Amino acid sequence: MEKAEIGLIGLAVMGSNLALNIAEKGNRIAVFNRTPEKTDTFVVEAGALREHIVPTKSLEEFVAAIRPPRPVIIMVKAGEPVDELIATLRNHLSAGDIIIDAGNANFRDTIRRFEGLKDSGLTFIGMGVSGGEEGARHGPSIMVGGTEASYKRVEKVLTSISAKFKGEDCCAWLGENGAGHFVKTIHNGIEYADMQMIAEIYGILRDGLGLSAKECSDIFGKWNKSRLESYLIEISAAVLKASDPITGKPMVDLIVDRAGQKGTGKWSAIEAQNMGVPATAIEAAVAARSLSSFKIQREAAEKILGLPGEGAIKPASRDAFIADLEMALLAGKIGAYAQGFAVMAEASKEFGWSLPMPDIAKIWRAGCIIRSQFLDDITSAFRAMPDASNLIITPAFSAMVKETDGALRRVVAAAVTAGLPVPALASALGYFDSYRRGRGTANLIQAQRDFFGAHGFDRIDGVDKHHGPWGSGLADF
Ligand SMILES: NC(=O)C1=CN([C@@H]2O[C@H](COP(=O)(O)OP(=O)(O)OC[C@H]3O[C@@H](n4cnc5c(N)ncnc54)[C@H](OP(=O)(O)O)[C@@H]3O)[C@@H](O)[C@H]2O)C=CC1
Ligand SMILES: O=C(CO)[C@H](O)[C@H](O)COP(=O)(O)O
Repeated sequence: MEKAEIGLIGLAVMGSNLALNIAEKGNRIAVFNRTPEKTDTFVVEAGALREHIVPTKSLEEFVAAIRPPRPVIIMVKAGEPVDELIATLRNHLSAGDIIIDAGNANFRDTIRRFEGLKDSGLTFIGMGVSGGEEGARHGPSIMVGGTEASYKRVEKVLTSISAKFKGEDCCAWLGENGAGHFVKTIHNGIEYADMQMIAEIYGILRDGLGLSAKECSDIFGKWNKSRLESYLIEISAAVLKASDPITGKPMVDLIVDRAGQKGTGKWSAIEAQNMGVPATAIEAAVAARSLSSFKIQREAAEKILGLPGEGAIKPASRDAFIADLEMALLAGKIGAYAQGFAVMAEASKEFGWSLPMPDIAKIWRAGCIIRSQFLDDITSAFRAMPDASNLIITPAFSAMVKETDGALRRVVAAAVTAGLPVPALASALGYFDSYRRGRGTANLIQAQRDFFGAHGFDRIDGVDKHHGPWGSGLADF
C-alpha cells in the first residue's frame, strides 16, 4: 500500500478535523486513536476523503504506514497524555522523524519535551493551532515553534491547511522550542479578555438597559459591520439570537453563568506576572471566570448583601450611550491586545526567541478565535514602528486610544454607578490611565517600603541620599 506523507494521533474534535483538512489538500495521512472505535467512526464519516486516509489500529501499524522521515502530529488531551505518547512513540520512531504536538501545551512543557528529545535523533515541534472545530477543518491559524530546519520540512503541508487572509498564509515559524505554544497561550489570554469584555458589555445591555437577548443580538450584529468586526462579535450576535428548541426561550438565558477554563488564560496571567509585565485585562478575565464558578457563593452573597448601586442605567440618549458602548469595547480591546503583545515582547527577550510581532498579528488575522480586521491594523502598526515599546504608542493606536478612551471612561463610570461588574473594561481603563501618567504615586509606596524595611529609594533630584528621615516615625500619631 502507498505510504502516507504524514501521520496524526488523536481523533477527537480537533484531530479529526485537522486530519480531514490535511486529506482534503491531497496529502495521504495515517491516523490512530487510542480508542479504536473512534477511528472506525472517523473513517466512515470521512466520506470521499477516505481515499487519502490510512486508518491504523496500533502504533506499530501507524508508524509503518508513514514514509520516513515521518512527521507525526499528536492532537490529544494536553498534559500527561502527551508525555505518555512521546515516551511510547520514541520506541517506534526512527532518527529524523518529527513529533509535532499540536495541542494546547504549556510552553514550559514544550521546552522540556524539546530538550528531552534533543539527543534522540527525533525532532520536536510545539505547534499552537487555533480556530476550534471549524478552523481545524477549513483553515486554522498555526503558530510553530521548534528548529527552523524542522519547520521547513513540514512547511508545505502546514501552509496548505492553514487559513488565508487576502491570500497570505496564517501559518508561521515563530522561534525555537516553546515559541509557538507561548504565542498560542497569549492568543488564548487575549481571547479570554476579548470574551470577558464582550460579556461585560452584554451585562450592561441586559441588566443596565433592560434589553432582551434578541435586542442585544441586533446590536452586536450591527457592530460586526463596524471596526469591531470579528469572529467573537459575530458568534456573540449568533448565540444571542438562538432559541432553545425545548422552551422557545432565548438559549443564552437558559445557560448557567459559570464559565469553564482549561488553563491557557491562567498561564498567560502567570507568565505575565513572572516577567513583571502588566496584563491586567487578561488577569481580570481569568479572575472573572473563576468568580463565575462560585455560583452558590454568589447566590448566597446576593441574599445577604443585596445588589449594589442603582441597578438600571438611564442615559439621556440611549443611542448615544450604545454608541459609547461600542467605542468602549474597542478601547478595552486595544488595552487587552497591547498587554498581550507587551507580554510576548518581554518573553521574546527572556527566552531568546526574537518573536516577530507583525507576523504574529498577521497570522491571527484569519483562522483563529480572535480573528478580526483589527489584527490587520496591528500588523500595520508594528510594521510602521517595529521597535514600539507598546502598541498604544504607535501612531495609529495612540490616535485610536485618544478617540475611544472617553467612551470607555463614561461606560465604566455608568456601570460602576449602576453596580454592574466590568472588571476587564475597568482594568483596561486603569492601564491606559497609569501607562500615560509620567508622575504616578509609587513615590509613596517607596517611602512606605523604606519606612518599614529600609528598602531605599531613588530621588528625583539625583541627590545621593536614599533613605528617608523617618526616625522613630510614629510618635506623633
Ligand atoms: N477543542 C478546541 O476547540 C481546541 C482544542 N485545542 C487543543 O487540542 C488538543 C485536542 O483537543 P480536543 O480535540 O478538544 O480533544 P481532547 O482534549 O478532549 O482530547 C481527546 C483526545 O485525546 C486522546 N487521549 C486522551 N488521553 C490519552 C492518552 N493517555 N493517550 C492517548 N490518547 C489520549 C483521546 O483518545 P480517546 O478517544 O481514546 O479517549 C482523544 O483522541 C488539546 O490539547 C486541546 O487543548 C486547541 C485548539 C482548540
Ligand atoms: O484553544 C482554544 C481556542 O483558541 C480552545 O477552545 C480552548 O479550549 C479555549 O480555552 P478555554 O477552554 O479555557 O476557554
